[in-house]
Amino acid sequence: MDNPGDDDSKQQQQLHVVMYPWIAYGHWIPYLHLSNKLAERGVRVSFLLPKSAQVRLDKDNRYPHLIRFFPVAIPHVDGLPPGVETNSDVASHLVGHLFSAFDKTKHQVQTYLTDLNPDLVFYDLAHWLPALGGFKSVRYSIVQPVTQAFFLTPSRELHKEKNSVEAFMQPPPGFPSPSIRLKRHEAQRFAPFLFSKFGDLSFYDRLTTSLREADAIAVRSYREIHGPIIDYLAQEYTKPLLLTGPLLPKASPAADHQSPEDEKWVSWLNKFEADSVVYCGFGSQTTIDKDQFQELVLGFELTGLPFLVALKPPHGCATVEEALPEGFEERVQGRGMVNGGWVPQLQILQHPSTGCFVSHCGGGSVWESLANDCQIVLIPLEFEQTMGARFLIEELQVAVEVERGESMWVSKESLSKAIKQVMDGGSTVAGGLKRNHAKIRALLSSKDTEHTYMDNFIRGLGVLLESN
Ligand SMILES: C[C@@H]1O[C@H](OP(=O)(O)OP(=O)(O)OC[C@H]2O[C@@H](n3ccc(=O)[nH]c3=O)[C@H](O)[C@@H]2O)[C@H](O)[C@H](O)[C@H]1O
Repeated sequence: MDNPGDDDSKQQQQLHVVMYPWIAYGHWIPYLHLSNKLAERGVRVSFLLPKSAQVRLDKDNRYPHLIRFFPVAIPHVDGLPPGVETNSDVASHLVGHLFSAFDKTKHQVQTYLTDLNPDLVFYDLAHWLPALGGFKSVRYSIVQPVTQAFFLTPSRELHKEKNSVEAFMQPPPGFPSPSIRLKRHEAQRFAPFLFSKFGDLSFYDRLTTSLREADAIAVRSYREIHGPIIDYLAQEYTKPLLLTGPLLPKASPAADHQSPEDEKWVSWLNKFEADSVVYCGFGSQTTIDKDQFQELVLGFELTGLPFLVALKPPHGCATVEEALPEGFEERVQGRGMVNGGWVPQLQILQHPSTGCFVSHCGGGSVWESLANDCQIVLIPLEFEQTMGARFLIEELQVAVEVERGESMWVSKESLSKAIKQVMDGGSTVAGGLKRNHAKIRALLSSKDTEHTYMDNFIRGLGVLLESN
C-alpha cells in the first residue's frame, strides 16, 4: 500500500472517518472517490447512505475491507412519493420535501456516530451535523468553487439582498474573477431558487450554516486551477481550508471487469472513428421538458455526426422512446442512440471514439470532462452550473456555451452550431480550446500532483485533529 511514511501510515491506520453527503449521485460519487484515496492510505471509512444507492456504488468501492457502507433509511414525509431515497428519484419541485426527509435522518446518524465513534465526519448539506458533537467536522464541497466564492462567503450577506436582482448579480467585495458574472435573466431565475425553503430553512441558509458550523472546509480542486478563488475563500473563512483535488479514478475497470451493461456501450462506441462521437449527459438529477428534449435530439441529428444521448425521460414521459420525434429513430439508425437510463459516463468519456461532451456543467461532469480529451459544449441549467460554465469558458477557455436567449430555450440550430464549431478540427476556436484543455488534462493526469495534494490533505486533517 502506498504510504508516505511509517509515522503517517500509523496515524492513518488509526484514522477513522464517516462520510454523510447529500443523498444524490452527484455527491456520493465524489465522496466515494475521496474514500478510495483515503483508504489507499490505510484510513478506515464508514459511509452512510440509502441501501439502493449502495447497490450502484458497490462496484466502485476499491477497498471494501476499509470502506464499509451503512444503510440509512430515508423517512417518508408528506408530499414525497413512497420509497424515494435520492435526488434522482424526485422532480425538482419536490426537492424541498426530500430535504425534510433527509433532516429526519438526524437520529439515525446520531446513533451511528455514537456506535462508530469516528475521528472526523465529512458532510455537505446536513447543516445540523456538526452540532451532534464528539468529532471534528469537515464540510466537503464538491460543487464548483466559483459558486461558493460568489454567493456563500461570510462577507456576502446575500440574505440581506435577496429581493434585489441587481445585488444578486454583483460579486462580493474582493471577488477575484472579473469575468464571472450572472446575466440579469439568470439572476431573476436563480435568486428564488437559492431562497426557496428546503426543509425548515432556505437553501441559502442551509449552505451558509453548513459552512459556518464546520471545523474545516475541504474543496475538490487544485490551486493550479482555482488559485485566486481558493485564496479568496481562505481569507473569507477563519478556519482551515483543505484541498483534495478532483480525485478521479485513473481508468475505468479493465475490460474483463466490465459489467455486460457497461460492455454494451463500449462495443457500440467501438464502431466509430476516434474523436467522432458526440456524447450528451445532464447528470443524475436533471429532467427536462418534452419539447426541449425533442429539440435537443433534433439538434444532434442536424449535426450529421454520430451521437449518444443519455437523458432521463422528459416530464410527462415514462420512456425516452415515447418522447422521440416522429421518424427520428429510423432516420438516425446506426448513427445515433438515445438512452433514458444510467450509462457508465466515465468510461464513455474515456473511450477514444468520444470527441465531444455536451454537458449541463454539473460539478462531477466538469472534472470528468477536463480529465479527458473530448471537446466541451455547455448547457448549464442551474445557478451553480452557470457559474461553473462561466469559469470554464472565461477563465480556463476550454469550452463553449450553446447560445440561448432569455428564455433559456436551446434551439436545434444553436446546439448543432456549437457542436460543429468545436468538432471542426481546422478551426482556430477548436484548436484553441484543445490546447488549453490539454494543459488542464496533463495536470489532472499527474499522479505526483494528486499524491502531493493528498499528502497535504491528510496532514491538514492531522493538524485539525490536534487542534482543540
Ligand atoms: C452538487 C450538485 O450535484 C449535481 O449532480 P448531477 O448528478 O446533476 O451532475 P454531476 O455533478 O455531473 O454528477 C453526476 C455523476 O453521475 C455520473 N453519471 C450520471 C448519469 C449517468 O447516467 N451515468 C453516470 O455515470 C457522472 O459521471 C457524474 O460522476 C450537479 O452537479 C449540480 O450542479 C450540483 O449542484
